[in-house]
Amino acid sequence: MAFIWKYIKEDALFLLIAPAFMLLSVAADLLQPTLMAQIVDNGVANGDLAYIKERALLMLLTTIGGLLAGIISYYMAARTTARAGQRIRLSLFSKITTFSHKELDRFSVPTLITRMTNDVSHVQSVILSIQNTFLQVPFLLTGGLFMAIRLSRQLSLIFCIAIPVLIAIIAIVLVRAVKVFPVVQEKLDALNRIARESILGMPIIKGYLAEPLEKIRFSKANDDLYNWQLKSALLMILMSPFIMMTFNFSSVAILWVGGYEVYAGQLEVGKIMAFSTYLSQILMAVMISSFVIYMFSQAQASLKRIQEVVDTETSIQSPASGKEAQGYQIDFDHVSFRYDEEAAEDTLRDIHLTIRENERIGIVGPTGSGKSSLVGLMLRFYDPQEGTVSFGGVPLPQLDLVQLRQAIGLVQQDNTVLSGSIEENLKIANPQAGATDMQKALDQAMAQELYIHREGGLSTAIQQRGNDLSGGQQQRLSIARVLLQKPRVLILDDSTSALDVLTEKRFLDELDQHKTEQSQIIIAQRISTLKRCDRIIVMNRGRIEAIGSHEALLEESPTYQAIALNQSDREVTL
Ligand SMILES: Nc1ncnc2c1ncn2[C@@H]1O[C@H](COP(=O)(O)OP(=O)(O)OP(=O)(O)O)[C@@H](O)[C@H]1O
Repeated sequence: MAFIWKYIKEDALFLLIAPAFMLLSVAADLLQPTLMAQIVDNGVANGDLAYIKERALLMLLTTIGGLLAGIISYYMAARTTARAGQRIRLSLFSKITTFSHKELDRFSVPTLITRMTNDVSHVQSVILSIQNTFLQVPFLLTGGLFMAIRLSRQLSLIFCIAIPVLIAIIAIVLVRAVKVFPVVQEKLDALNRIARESILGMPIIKGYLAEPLEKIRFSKANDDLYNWQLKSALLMILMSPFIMMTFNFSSVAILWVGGYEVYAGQLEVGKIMAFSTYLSQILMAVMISSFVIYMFSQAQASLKRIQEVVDTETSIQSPASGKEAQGYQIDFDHVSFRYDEEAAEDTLRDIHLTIRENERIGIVGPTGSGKSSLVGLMLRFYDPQEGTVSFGGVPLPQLDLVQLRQAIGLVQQDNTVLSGSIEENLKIANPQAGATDMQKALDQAMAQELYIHREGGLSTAIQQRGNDLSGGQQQRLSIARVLLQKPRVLILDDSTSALDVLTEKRFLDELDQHKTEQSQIIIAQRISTLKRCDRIIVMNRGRIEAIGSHEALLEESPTYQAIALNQSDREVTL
């Protein structure tokens, strides 16, 4: 509750107004049976038409008053609930933006999305029903019991049995429900994960005619979710008939005992009618509370999942007062790294390396050999378990993260193009960039066609994930973006692979012009690209197998020889 309070305390005034009006609405409801009993017992029994009219008018006015109070109360509650949802989602999103790759790996994207949407909805339902209905319960219960006891003490003894029976039913169901709800949310995460993978990978799935297999994978997760949702719904479904049964038995008991009392002349018929209405109001209050408690245990699971994200501190923190980097040389001092602390093998093993300022370094190696992981450590996406990575002579944990990430520009393998315009995509790297800067960056990245001959120019819209651009266009747009950042160290992680050889050559010629003021690290498989590097690092199974120039490696490194040999018959002399 303390956690929810954080998100609703700003609406404290509305939190007071909503129950106040709800109290008025409940009072109107509670008055109705007594007015009705008075009409029957005093008005109808004595044939007093004026009395009946006066009471009926009072009933009408209390009904209208109750209705208006109810509407105001519901509006206030809905407003507070919507605001709470808005704040929780923002707080989750803000926290996620601080996460390092480690936390993103740990939670994974689908569960973060479920937590931001479905789990927040569960919490909102509870906030709404607490204000709207749950707070009615004490008023309805105490008010109903008070009015009922006033009508007949003897009949009220029925509540001594009915209420404990109802509480027992609700307790049994809730104990079970608390175990089921977290599993339902996990199953929903799993389904989201598969749906996301399948939809994003649809071109590949279609290409391999794998739709039936994907359908089976999706159906399995879908069935699993269905089974658990059914289990959770069954609990509620089972609870309702038992509550109704208790209600019906109580009604019969009232009519039976009440009938004897009327027969003995100790009770009027109108009072029995009123008592029955109070009984339904009291039992309704118990039912409402059971429903809200049921929802609460569901929301409890969601709340835990939300709180887990909000309370997670990122493992990569910028120091409070970071040291100033002296230049932009990068040093790896006997660095070993693994993604999973428990993993048997290191992803990178004993990396000892210096990348001097203005060097152009090529990195090559078999797939999965650790090339991307190596550059990921330079940007401090992760901290290594052993050894130190330094930038400008400062170990990365002592360096301001903003300074580090402004100084290093990375274009990754999977180009991240966002929906919006070309301009919006470019400005992510440099919000101050003008049209001329952007055009120049696009020209340098050989991506002129993205704005020239296009009606919208730089404002041309791009679809979600750059779906209306070819792979090569996406790569060049990503390269143009990083060029706008004007980084001291430019890292291209296999990001020229979708360019044709000629375009790549022209792009590398462009890069040559910055060689005096920028280090360039190029992960590539093409020998024609690697040849143009001052030194080439050959990675194999997480280790640096060899470092040297193209010519030296052709002499010394069997892995490099194999890569070169494999390409020699396809290589164009450029
Ligand atoms: N986020 C991650 N969590 C866990 N393991 C990872 C993660 N990223 C990469 N790995 C693993 O680390 C190893 C090295 O991966 P990395 O991407 O660095 O290789 P690479 O040489 O760049 O491969 P490729 O040429 O295919 O891109 C692989 O076994 C990979 O499965």
